[in-house]
Amino acid sequence: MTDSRHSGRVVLVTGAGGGIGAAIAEQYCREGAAVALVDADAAKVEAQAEQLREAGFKVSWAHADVADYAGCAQACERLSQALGPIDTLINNAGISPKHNGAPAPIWQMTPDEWQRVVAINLNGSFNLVRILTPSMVERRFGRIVNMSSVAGSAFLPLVAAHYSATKAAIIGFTRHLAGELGPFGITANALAPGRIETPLLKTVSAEANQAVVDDTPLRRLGTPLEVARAACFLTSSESEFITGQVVDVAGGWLMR
Ligand SMILES: NC(=O)C1=CN([C@@H]2O[C@H](COP(=O)(O)OP(=O)(O)OC[C@H]3O[C@@H](n4cnc5c(N)ncnc54)[C@H](O)[C@@H]3O)[C@@H](O)[C@H]2O)C=CC1
Ligand SMILES: CC(C)c1ccc(C(=O)O)c(O)c1O
Repeated sequence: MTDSRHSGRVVLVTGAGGGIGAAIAEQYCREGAAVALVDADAAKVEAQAEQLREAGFKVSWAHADVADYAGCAQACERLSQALGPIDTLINNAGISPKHNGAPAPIWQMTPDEWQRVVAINLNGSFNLVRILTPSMVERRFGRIVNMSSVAGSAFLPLVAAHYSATKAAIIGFTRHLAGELGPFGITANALAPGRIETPLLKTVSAEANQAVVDDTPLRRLGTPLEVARAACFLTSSESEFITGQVVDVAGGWLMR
């Protein structure tokens, strides 16, 4: 779909080098936005940005780890000089690391493993919000989407406690932002994807995926594009009275 409902907008997407983040970046481009792609993997994000630029879209990219506040602040400064003030933030970057090839049982999880997931999945979202909200507040306009997960409010055996805890925290963080920033014309919502076909799935057996499909009313896994469309909707003028919500993109899997 190509339309212009986001023309004039400047959108920053974290984790935009691949998976869901790359699809979100591309969809905003197709909807007319200028897009800043940020990722910890420089080669991936540069390749993704180049592909979009060659297709004629207005993009800029930066290599930054969302857990690194100073690095993100520098990247945002450079990106907003290139594209204009960032009015839409998609906090998508997140990790679900394995421990000896499987989700870490809580009794074996190391404090460093816990801290790393919190640093990226939770503190990373704080960092970008902290850096970008001063100009949103000043301009009395902003749109924020934070990436939670169905794991933020349901038990998923294929992820570990640090992951679920951070995805639950993202929901509380989002609702707080909605309350605090609403008076300044800024909305904040969260997306809670179910199982989406991205590189993360390579670690999951066909049988485990089939079990999810069997439990999903729409009888399939989701695609990155479906998550991207939900992000674009939640930041568009069609949803301007929606804030503080958590929207599942899960085909009805784990309805709660
Ligand atoms: N794939 C799925 O089934 C689901 C994914 N999610 C969430 O969606 C988001 C995206 O997931 P996927 O696209 O599947 O993952 P992915 O692993 O395919 O892509 C994640 C991207 O984030 C980047 N990244 C990782 N750590 C980073 C950091 N510290 N700073 C900046 N960039 C970093 C990676 O380089 C990669 O390009 C995550 O927050 C994940 O928790 C939520 C529910 C389901
Ligand atoms: C382990 C699989 C790929 C996975 C990872 C994360 C989530 C989530 O955050 O919801 C899933 O639903 C998964 O199936």
